[in-house]
Amino acid sequence: MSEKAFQDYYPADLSHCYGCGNNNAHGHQIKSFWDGEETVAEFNPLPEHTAIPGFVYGGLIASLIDCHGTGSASAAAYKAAGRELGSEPALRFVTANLNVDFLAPTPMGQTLKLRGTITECKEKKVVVDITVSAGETVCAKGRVIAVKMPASMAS
Ligand SMILES: CCCCCCCCCCCCCC(=O)SCCNC(=O)CCNC(=O)[C@H](O)C(C)(C)COP(=O)(O)OP(=O)(O)OC[C@H]1O[C@@H](n2cnc3c(N)ncnc32)[C@H](O)[C@@H]1OP(=O)(O)O
Repeated sequence: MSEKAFQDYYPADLSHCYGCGNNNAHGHQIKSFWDGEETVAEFNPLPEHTAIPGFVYGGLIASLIDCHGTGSASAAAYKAAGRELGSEPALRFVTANLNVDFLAPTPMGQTLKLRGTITECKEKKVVVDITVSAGETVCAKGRVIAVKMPASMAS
């Protein structure tokens, strides 16, 4: 994909997140995009993301859902407001609640595909439902309740 990801519009001072920050060299640097009305991201787990040999660590999967969810929430809020992604004032969302169901073992060595649906989009709260698939198998599904970032979290 050649277009800019949602996370590429995050301001530099909010790009340190372990899951999605462009400025975190040790993080996952997840990249999310629109695909019609849904949002998508891909991730290739590394050997250090192993749970049991051959299978992906659940905490990584939760982290991917988390950051694809908050990115999707910001993008949905901009879309609902009819605004360009990244325009000021920034519409910043953080995770209020993260819920994950692990449906099937997630194999190492395959690209994981995340697909998000915007289930609810209000001015202060966005709910995103996400699936994580390896090939044809949906290995996990999750829900992110994202809420406008409180002023206390801004630097
Ligand atoms: C593109 C450019 C954009 C830039 C984006 C950069 C972003 C970078 C992000 C990087 C990624 C970072 C990712 C990370 O890792 S963020 C790090 C992890 N998250 C946090 O640290 C957040 C800590 N928590 C808080 O600050 C507050 O509790 C928040 C802000 C979350 C809520 O505060 P507050 O309680 O005052 O909110 P409200 O009372 O006005 O409620 C508002 C609505 O929310 C609903 N609710 C609230 N809590 C919960 C809950 N636990 N479960 C379910 N729902 C909840 C509530 O019912 C209400 O809904 P409704 O009644 O309206 O339906």
